[in-house]
Order: sequence, then C-alpha cells, then structure tokens
Amino acid sequence: MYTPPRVLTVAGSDSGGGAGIQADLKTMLALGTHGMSVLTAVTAQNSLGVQGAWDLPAEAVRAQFRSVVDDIGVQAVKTGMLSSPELVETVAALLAEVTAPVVVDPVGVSKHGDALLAATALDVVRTKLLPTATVATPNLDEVAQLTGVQVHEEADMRRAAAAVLEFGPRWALIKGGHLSGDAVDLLTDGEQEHWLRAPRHDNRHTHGTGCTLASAIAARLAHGDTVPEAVAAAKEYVTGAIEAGFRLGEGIGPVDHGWRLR
Ligand SMILES: Nc1ncnc2c1ncn2[C@@H]1O[C@H](COP(=O)(O)OP(=O)(O)O)[C@@H](O)[C@H]1O
Ligand SMILES: Cc1ncc(COP(=O)(O)OP(=O)(O)O)c(N)n1
Repeated sequence: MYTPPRVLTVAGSDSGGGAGIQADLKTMLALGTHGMSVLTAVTAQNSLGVQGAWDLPAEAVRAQFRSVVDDIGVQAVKTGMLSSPELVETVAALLAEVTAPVVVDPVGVSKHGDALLAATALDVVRTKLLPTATVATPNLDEVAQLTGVQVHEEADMRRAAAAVLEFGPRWALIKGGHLSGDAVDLLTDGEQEHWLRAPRHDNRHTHGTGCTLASAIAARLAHGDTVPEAVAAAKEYVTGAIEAGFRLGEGIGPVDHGWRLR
C-alpha cells in the first residue's frame, strides 16, 4: 500500500482560505503529500484584509506537535504565522528535535499590511527560529525587518541573502515578488547561487503566494528532492497558481492551488 510523504505546517488559519494553514494543506495535497497541521493562531480574514487575530496557547501548540510527530512522523516541516515571541520560542524549541528538513517562512505582515508577527518577536525569530531552518524564505519586507537590508533591485538580493544566512539557516531564498519586472528569487547557501526567474503575471489575485511557495518547497523536500530541486519545482508550481489566481470577494483573491487539476 502506498503511503504519501508526510508534511507538517505550523501556521495560522486564514478563514478566507487563501493563505495560512488552508493554503499550505491545499499545496501539500496538490504536490502529492499528506499535509498535517499545528495551528498557532486563528485569523478572521478575507479578500479585504485581516479583521481579527487570536493566538492559541503555547500548550496547545506543543500538544498538536506531539500528537503528530510522536505517532505519525514528518518528512518535512513548514512554518508560517507564529504571531508572538512566546509562540516563536515554543516552535523553535520543538523544531530543534526534528531531523526532517524545515522550511521557515518568517511571516511578518499580510499583503494588506496587517501585522501577523509582533515587533517584539523579531529577535526570537533571528536568534532561535532561523537557526533551525533548512531553507528560510523571507520576502523583501521581512528581509528589511530582520536584517535592515533594503532591496530595491536584483543586485541588492545577494547582500540580503548574506545577511539572512548570518542568522544560521542552511539556505536563504530571497523572494523578489515585491519588485517590478520578472518575478526573480535568489536561492543561496553562501556558496552555490541559483537565480529563479519567471514571468510576472499581472494578476491582482495573489493572496497566499508566500505560504504556497514555502509549502511547495516542503512538499518537494519530503519527496526527497535536494533544496535547489525543491525550490525550482515549487517556483514552477506557484507561478502557475498565480497565473490562475481568481476573484473572490471584493478585494485580492487567492492563487489557484488546484491549477494543475483544471
Ligand atoms: N505577480 C507575480 N507574478 C509571478 N510571480 C510572482 C508574482 N508575485 C509574486 N511572485 C512570486 O511568488 C513567490 C512569493 O513571493 P512574494 O509574493 O514576494 O511572497 P510573500 O507572499 O511572502 O510576500 C515568489 O516566487 C515570487 O517571485
Ligand atoms: C494566517 C496567515 N498566515 C500567513 C499570511 C501571509 O501569507 P502570504 O502567503 O505571505 O500571503 P499574503 O498575505 O502576502 O497574500 C496570511 N495572510 N495569513
């Protein structure tokens, strides 16, 4: 009997289904893995923004993690919205015992500008969470928040990656989604350098791009890809999902996680 690779997301819930846990689980299914979740926070969220957010107690995060890891096991882990210093610290301590690859998406602010991480948590992200990462996937705002490096053009991305690698992840993937022109990301471990370039799709329905990319990387790592292979496959998947993004509600709709099914 075939058992798919198991992938765990540790992230917040997006009630609108475009980002967070919902995006992660859809991506994991689309890429042929069994997705599992440790919920850190609940958001009331839709295409217009985040209307409310509530953290779960650290004890609930630890209990979910134990239930999954002790019985089922994981072949890759992805982290997303961790909200508070206490939750970042809790998750970092749990990840320290995992031998499977870990993808850390250091989620800071939503597309609508709503804070998903307390400013007081930045230091714990730098010192405790990022060192657990096989791959860290900051967007340009998160790079600026975490390292102070401002990226205005592709050439700045090398400096950004070097600054992120200082915090200890094995690989840094600097996402250039917020620049103009082609959608270019830089993956590096400080020695190898891989530039990932895709056409920019002029589609305003891009809610959940970062969650989708990070979950796709985790899914491919669980299948046994190397990091550069996993990131290349994930980039292809997210690019297709952005191209197929659709209108939902009155604001920014989601990327289409099921685009390969249509
Ligand atoms: N309009 C777009 N067209 C094509 N790719 C995009 C577009 N916007 C973002 N991307 C890609 O989506 C991925 C997620 O990047 P980004 O949107 O910057 O992350 P986040 O959601 O964390 O802000 C990256 O691979 C980026 O290059
Ligand atoms: C619950 C939750 N987690 C993460 C995000 C941010 O997701 P991201 O993929 O970066 O997408 P955008 O917010 O940039 O569209 C979120 N919004 N909610």
